Amino acid sequence: MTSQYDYDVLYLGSGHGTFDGAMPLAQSGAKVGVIEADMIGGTCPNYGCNAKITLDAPVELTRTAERLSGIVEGNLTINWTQNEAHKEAVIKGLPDMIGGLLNDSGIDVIHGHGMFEDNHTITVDGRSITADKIVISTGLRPHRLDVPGADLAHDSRDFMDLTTLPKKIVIIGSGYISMEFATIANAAGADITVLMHGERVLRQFYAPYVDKVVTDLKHRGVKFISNADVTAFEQDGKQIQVKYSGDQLLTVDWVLDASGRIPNVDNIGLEKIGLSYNDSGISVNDHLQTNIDNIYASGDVIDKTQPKLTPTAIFESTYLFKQFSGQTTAPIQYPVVPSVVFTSPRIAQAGMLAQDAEHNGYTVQQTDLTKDWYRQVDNEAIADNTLIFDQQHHLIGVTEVSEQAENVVNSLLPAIEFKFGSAEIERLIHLFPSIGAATWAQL
Ligand SMILES: Cc1cc2nc3c(=O)[nH]c(=O)nc-3n(C[C@H](O)[C@H](O)[C@H](O)COP(=O)(O)OP(=O)(O)OC[C@H]3O[C@@H](n4cnc5c(N)ncnc54)[C@H](O)[C@@H]3O)c2cc1C
Ligand SMILES: NC(=O)c1ccc[n+]([C@@H]2O[C@H](COP(=O)([O-])OP(=O)(O)OC[C@H]3O[C@@H](n4cnc5c(N)ncnc54)[C@H](O)[C@@H]3O)[C@@H](O)[C@H]2O)c1
Repeated sequence: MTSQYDYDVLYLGSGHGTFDGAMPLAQSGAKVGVIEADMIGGTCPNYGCNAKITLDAPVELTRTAERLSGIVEGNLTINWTQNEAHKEAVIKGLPDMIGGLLNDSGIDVIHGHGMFEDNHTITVDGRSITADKIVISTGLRPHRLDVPGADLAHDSRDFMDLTTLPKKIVIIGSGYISMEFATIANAAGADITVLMHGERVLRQFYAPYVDKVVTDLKHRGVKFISNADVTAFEQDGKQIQVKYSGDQLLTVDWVLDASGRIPNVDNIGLEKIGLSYNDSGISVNDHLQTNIDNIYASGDVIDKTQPKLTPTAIFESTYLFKQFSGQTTAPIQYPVVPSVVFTSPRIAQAGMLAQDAEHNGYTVQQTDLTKDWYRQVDNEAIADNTLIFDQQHHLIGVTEVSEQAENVVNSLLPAIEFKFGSAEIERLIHLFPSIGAATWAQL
């Protein structure tokens, strides 16, 4: 690489779109810098996946106890303040840990907001830093409703920092964050109303399975109002009035605006250098290269069809490492990318979606898993899956709603990605009894 610049590769943002690839790149001898305006490690460890799944752990426990009620005696409740404190304890060391790994790899971490000066220069607090190649991995930030009183609403990060759980919460939107946080807050005792933008909850997931989760949440007291067009928020003493759909009014203690997340493409000087982007993010070619030759993008900030998730960001930053270190010149080839919504039960999917299969002449195998003895061990009440096979009986898609849907889908990924036939499947011995054994017996 070159010595004309301060760095061979400079990353803007320090999330998974950066660090999983930046570390091996630095270890391979490249001079690497990482600029971060906020917390090292970005969204996932600090105010995304890791924080959320920690808050969810007691929800799972209470659900299991509920299913085994009569065998497990006593009424389990979630102490929110302790739950939040536990989440803090579990994740608070992550930025230092990731920062330490970056430093140990020989990477310079530069704190501050980065802005492009020219194609090879980023300015941080008046200091110009130059690089041969630059990777933009600035991620997403919460979309905020543009209505009067919008400042009275909060985002997912604020929710995860609540030390006391408000009694009455309204959640705007019905996507991933809305459903996961409705599940957690409802289980911890809050009164939840979901104001839906349209008619559908979790549009990316198979509607019949989503309906099962929504019906269950309704039984637990969560209210869903469809086609609720929020027009304003107003302070009403200690409470907030939410105006929607003309003259409809809701009075609540706390508002979670979960109306989506938007790419961090503004205020970083992209216009100045003529770098192409749109409302969905930065446009890249099949080498993750932008319209400016030496500038690449990675992670959620990319305008892409793949789900904007941590494993995708890891795959992209690792691909860029291989490209920059000369290990590959090939275009990026995404493997099957699974996704899961951590409701209780979960909905997970990978490969061909159940909603797309019927139109394509594939074999669609739908199973009511509540009839499976293994799922009866802890009285699973909602457990279904759809397996999709091609003409050669290779598994090409799976969608499942169940308590262990994420583990089922994880377990089946090799079968989909490597097109396992009966010869490979028969060679596998699974631990018994286990979800893997129960799952693979379905193939
Ligand atoms: C509440 C929530 C829960 C989630 N749960 C899951 C989950 O369970 N599973 C999953 O796979 N995914 C989940 N995600 C998504 C996951 O967090 C993202 O896909 C992942 O973090 C993307 O990584 P990234 O590096 O592209 O972006 P980020 O992690 O967002 O990192 C971008 C970084 O860039 C920094 N930055 C931005 N602009 C600048 C600038 N100008 N100068 C310097 N730094 C800058 C930001 O401060 C940030 O640290 C969740 C997201 C949220 C919000
Ligand atoms: N389990 C996971 O992997 C996980 C969990 C949380 C978040 N995430 C990531 O974070 C991203 C963002 O999650 P999210 O829930 O914010 O987004 P989302 O896209 O899943 O949901 C946004 C919701 O807001 C609604 N909406 C859009 N515009 C609106 C408006 N003007 N008024 C009211 N509602 C409106 C949409 O109809 C939708 O229901 C996800 O796409 C995903 O990439 C992943």
